[in-house]
Amino acid sequence: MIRLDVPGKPGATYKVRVGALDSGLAELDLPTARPLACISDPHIWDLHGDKLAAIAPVDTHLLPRGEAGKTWEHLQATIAFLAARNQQRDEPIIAFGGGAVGDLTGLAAALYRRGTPVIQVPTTLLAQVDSSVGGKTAIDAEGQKNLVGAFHPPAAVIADPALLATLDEREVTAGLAETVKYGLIGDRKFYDWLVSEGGKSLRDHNADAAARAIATAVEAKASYVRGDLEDRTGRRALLNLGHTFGHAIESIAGLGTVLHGEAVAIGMVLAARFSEAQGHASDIAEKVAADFRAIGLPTSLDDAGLAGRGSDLLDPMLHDKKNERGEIRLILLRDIGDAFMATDVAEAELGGFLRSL
Ligand SMILES: NC(=O)c1ccc[n+]([C@@H]2O[C@H](COP(=O)([O-])OP(=O)(O)OC[C@H]3O[C@@H](n4cnc5c(N)ncnc54)[C@H](O)[C@@H]3O)[C@@H](O)[C@H]2O)c1
Ligand SMILES: O=C(O)C(=O)C[C@@H](O)[C@H](O)[C@H](O)COP(=O)(O)O
Ligand SMILES: [Zn+2]
Repeated sequence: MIRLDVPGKPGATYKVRVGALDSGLAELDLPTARPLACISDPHIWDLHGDKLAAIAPVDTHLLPRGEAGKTWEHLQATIAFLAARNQQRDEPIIAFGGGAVGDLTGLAAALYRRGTPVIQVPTTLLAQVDSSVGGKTAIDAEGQKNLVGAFHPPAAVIADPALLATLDEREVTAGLAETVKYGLIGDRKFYDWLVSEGGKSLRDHNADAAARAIATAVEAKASYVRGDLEDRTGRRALLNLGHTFGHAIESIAGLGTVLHGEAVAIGMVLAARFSEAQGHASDIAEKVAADFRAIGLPTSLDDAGLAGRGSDLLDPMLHDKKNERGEIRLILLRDIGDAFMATDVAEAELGGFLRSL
């Protein structure tokens, strides 16, 4: 079992445990008076629900799979489920699934009775390396990714790499993108490992490689979140590398069509290319694209079925949450392992770059 304590609400930390589900849950002081509320999706519940139910009795509400669950309608249905069982304010809700289940459940938990604990039990690589930790919760609205949300750190995170054995290749790819993001932002050694042997091991469902990747990513995420839980100072914003382009890709394709991780992979390559175009970096974009291709990640709009649609990205990019006072802000790279926030990016230059794609 890998044990990490991650900064949560001011002055508090929560447990992140990477290891067997039963041992991880045994480290939490779960109430036993009645079954716990659990939010999941039908696929993950069919595959692994019995394992959770054998450890902790649960009363489960199912969301549709993937991005389709991150809507007002399902937020309302989830809150109706909690209200109907008279969920108490101190009773934890279990989010059992990928990032979509985690984001929706986290938001429902933040709102229900003004805040109730959520235990994240992530079941995808993406959710284990990234979304279950850090307390960002959201639904999509008005066609925009994560438009409505709250910061609500989990009460605990239990990530069991054994659950990843049933993930299909496309979902592993999406998770690999958010994993390699940590290397590109600030850890060259992790990047080199992932694009050489690590990425292939993760694709082969190697549990030791998964545990190493999850622990490294979670430690890195904790270091960006520490002191900037609500994404205000620019430190945490580095975790958004590839996301301004990526969220725009998800939006123009139709939310749920291109997976978040796929869009972020392409977004990171575009961020590397734009970093060069802006004179911040040299000779990284082709290397990043080649490294990504070698581990099966998409690298271009063409790969997402969006060839020739570069200019369409500008409008959604102008709606990104990082933009302030009318200024466009992007996470760019000086080098592999050296990300920074570029402020006051000229719209005309960004537009020209997008048109050239
Ligand atoms: N809050 C954050 O910090 C944060 C970070 C990154 C991503 N996100 C969000 O997370 C979402 C993407 O998450 P995701 O990639 O986990 O996708 P997802 O939650 O949509 O799940 C992907 C699919 O995998 C299936 N699945 C889940 N676990 C499985 C398993 N063990 N075996 C087989 N199939 C399984 C699900 O049924 C689903 O169809 C996006 O909405 C993204 O915006 C949030
Ligand atoms: O935790 C963070 O901070 C991140 O930016 C992690 C991202 O991987 C994640 O996709 C996040 O939900 C994006 O947030 P947003 O603020 O751009 O909606
Ligand atoms: Zn992301």
